[in-house]
This record gives sequence, structure tokens and C-alpha cells, in this order.
Amino acid sequence: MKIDFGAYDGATAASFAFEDRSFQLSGETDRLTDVLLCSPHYLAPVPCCAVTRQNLEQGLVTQVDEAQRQHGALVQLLQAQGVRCHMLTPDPDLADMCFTRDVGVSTPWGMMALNPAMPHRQAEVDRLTDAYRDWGVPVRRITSGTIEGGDVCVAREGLLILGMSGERSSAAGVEEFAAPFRAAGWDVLICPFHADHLHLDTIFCMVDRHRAIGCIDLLDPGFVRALSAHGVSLIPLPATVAPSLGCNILSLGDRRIVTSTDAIVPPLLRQAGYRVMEVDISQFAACGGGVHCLTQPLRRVSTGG
Ligand SMILES: NC(=O)NCCC[C@H](N)C(=O)O
Repeated sequence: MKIDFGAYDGATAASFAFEDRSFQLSGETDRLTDVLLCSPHYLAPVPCCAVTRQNLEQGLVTQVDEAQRQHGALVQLLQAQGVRCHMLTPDPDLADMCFTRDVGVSTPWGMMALNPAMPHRQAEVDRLTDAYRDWGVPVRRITSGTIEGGDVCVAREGLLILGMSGERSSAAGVEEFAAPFRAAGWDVLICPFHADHLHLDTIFCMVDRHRAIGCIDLLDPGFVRALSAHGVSLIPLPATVAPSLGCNILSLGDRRIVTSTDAIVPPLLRQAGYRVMEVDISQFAACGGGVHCLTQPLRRVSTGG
């Protein structure tokens, strides 16, 4: 039976025949087939993270038209790469709703709605679960502590990585999220980091099953050792790329990576043999989020690489 699922039509949800509602993924760098986004129609700077606060002090005013243009270009790039883009309807009361990454995560056992620490982001989860209910997508919800998707990295089959600054993701939230993974025998690495960096995905992202990029000076040394012990090598980045969201990349699988336009990260990744596609996300970076934050992968398929 076909169900209707919101697909991109420029700004709002539209009808799209979707035959399989079993969203799941087991690895952050497997081939991306479906992703959830939300137009930045109501994007506004909220002084809830260090980057936005600093930009506001310097007079930041968000340009929504330009944000929509940049977001549209990201969607077009994803579609051109064969990724189905599904859209949440933006809500005028939810200024950060375009950062879909933070409110839900696809797991090997289906969709998990998260529990953001920031009060102004909590209603985003209700919009997400409403949409999943309308689309017939089963979803479970985190109920204890707080956890935001920028701190979740389903690295590869058998390895879950979670960031925990204590401000956005708490020990209780992290443990509730990790429980089914631990029960299934996955290794779980927890990376503590300073809350100024907001989420783990601003300082660490996987680029394939055995390689990651990371701001080496901002990562916990114990975490870096544990990565190495799990066979994950790190391409070290300078700490300066964190606030510009240069480390916040999206793997499409098959050695394809979407990055922001940046002088450091794209050349490093190309040199390492990846196909890099750059997009201008300056309007979002000013509000604390990059390419990874703007995308909630729904399904990835393993290609065995
Ligand atoms: N994963 C991410 O790092 N998401 C960016 C969220 C930015 C938003 N202004 C926030 O502070 O929640």
C-alpha cells in the first residue's frame, strides 16, 4: 500500500507516494536514500548557542530570502545525487526548526524522536511526531534526560558515538538512547566536550566507516584513543573550523561528501580521495548550524564498502 509522505515542493510539505515507511539506518556513511529537511521560512537568530550569541553581538540580522535560496540549493544538490528530500512544514513559532538533525534520529530499529534541552526547540519534536503519525511512520520518543541529534553519530554497524556536553545532551538522555544499541551488542563511545561547541557534530563527523574528521584540540583525548582502538582514523582539523561549521559535513555514501564552502575542509577531503560538493550555508552557520545540522537522514542502505 502506498502512503503519502511529505516531499520537497520548494517550501512546504506536499504529497509524495512513498512505498516503504520502514526508515532505518545502521551507519552514518552508508548510501543516503531519504532525508528530512525543513525550509528556513521562519529562521531567526536565537541567542541559545555561543556562535549565534557572538554573531548577534556583532549585529547579525538573518536574511530569510537568502537562507531559502541556500536551502533550496542544498535540496537541489541532494536530489541531483539521488536522495529523496522530504519536508516538514515550517512553523512561525519555531525559529530553529530547519535544523532537523537535532530532533530525530533514524536507528537500526526505526525512528527515535529526541528530547532537546532548549525549551524553544521542544515543540519541534511534536511537529516531527505529528508528521510521522500523519505519514504512518512508527516513532519512539526519548522520555528521560535530554538528547539532541547533533550529539548522535550512528557511526557504523556495531559502533555508536554520542557527544555529551551536559548542556544539550545529558547522561540520562544519552543512556536512554544508547540502551537498545547496548542491548544489541554495539560498542558505545561517549565523547565529553565543552558546551561552547554546542553539539559533537560541530567538532567531529564520520566520512566513511573507518575515517572521521575532527577538531583534534577540542576532542577529549580518551575519546580519540578509543576511536583509534576501534579502527577509526582521524583527519585532524584546526579548532578554527568549528565556529564556521566547516567540520559539520554530510556523507552521502560512496565517498561523496557535502560540505560548506570552506578553505580548509574540502581540499583536505579531496586530497584524501573523497568527492566533495560544496554549498553556501552562511545564513545557517551564523545561527550555529551547518550541512549536517540541516539534514535528518531517514534511510541509508549499506553497500558493503
Ligand atoms: N546539530 C547542530 O549543531 N545543530 C545546530 C543548531 C543550532 C541552533 N541555533 C541551536 O542552538 O539549537
